[in-house]
Amino acid sequence: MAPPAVLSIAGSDSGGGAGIQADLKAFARCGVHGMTAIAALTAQNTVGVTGVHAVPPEFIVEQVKTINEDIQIAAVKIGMLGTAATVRAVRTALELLDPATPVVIDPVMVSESGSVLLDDEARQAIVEELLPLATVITPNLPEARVLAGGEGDTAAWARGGDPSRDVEDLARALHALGPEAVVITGGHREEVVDVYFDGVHFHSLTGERHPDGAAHGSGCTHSSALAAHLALGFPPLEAARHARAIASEAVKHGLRDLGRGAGPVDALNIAVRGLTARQPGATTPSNPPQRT
Ligand SMILES: Nc1ncnc2c1ncn2[C@@H]1O[C@H](COP(=O)(O)OP(=O)(O)O)[C@@H](O)[C@H]1O
Ligand SMILES: Cc1ncc(COP(=O)(O)OP(=O)(O)O)c(N)n1
Repeated sequence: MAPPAVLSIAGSDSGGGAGIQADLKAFARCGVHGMTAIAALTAQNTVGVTGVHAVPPEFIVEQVKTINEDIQIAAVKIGMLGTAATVRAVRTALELLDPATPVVIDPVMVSESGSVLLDDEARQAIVEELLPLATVITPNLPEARVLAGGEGDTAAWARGGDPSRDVEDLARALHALGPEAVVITGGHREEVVDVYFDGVHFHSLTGERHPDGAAHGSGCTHSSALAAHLALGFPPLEAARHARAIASEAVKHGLRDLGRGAGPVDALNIAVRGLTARQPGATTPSNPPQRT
């Protein structure tokens, strides 16, 4: 039987650390088939983003429509969108799908290297057009502050939102925008605790911090792993626990020496597989490297 097929609607990171590239690795890690509708192209490496190209809105819809005509989409992850026109195209595309399809939205705003990946109008469009359709949204702490901060607050965005609001207050404000559940991810806090809120109960999803890992792409990995686990039939809270654990492992195994800047996560532990492959006699097609 074919594994569940999960669709990422997101941006491409040419450096392979975040975006669509991280999403496909996370899907493979979770044992689901990954599919993509590319919503934006970035020229990006570990140091920064030098250029962004939007994809024509009608071609975003066409990618999703074509997949949906042939393959059952078991869950959708939405990442970097960039512009309001892209957000509206994604809304149109979602309306083509079975309304029961779980949708995870990672409201990507800024890369780890500090580049802005979402304009003001697009942020407002995400709030109005997409958050009400979400099963789970997965902002990091600065994204949560900005989304909860309301309309047109560019200054707050530049500072990463209002730092005086506590995480539970933010989660309540975001839940009121329409998603079924909110996970505020913890990579930007001293203790890496993801806070889950379903409108009634709060849950702290705890685990080890890996200070010596590499975290570029951790948010993409997390939201994709969450979507994959929804596709596999896990309830949202359990899916969020698995996603936190998988993102954390990916940070731990991160490729911190890959470039000059923030190294990418490694959800597949590729570095270790490569080392195993270089040991004499260790790798043949019938003797694949083992993950440690
Ligand atoms: N240093 C770290 N150690 C362990 N887990 C981490 C670390 N940094 C991030 N994570 C995990 O990765 C996921 C993404 O978190 P975060 O860094 O907040 O997102 P983003 O990449 O969008 O800023 C979360 O589940 C978080 O707990
Ligand atoms: C194309 C693209 N999409 C998303 C990001 C941001 O990735 P994310 O995992 O949310 O955040 P960082 O871990 O990179 O901070 C990106 N850089 N590019």
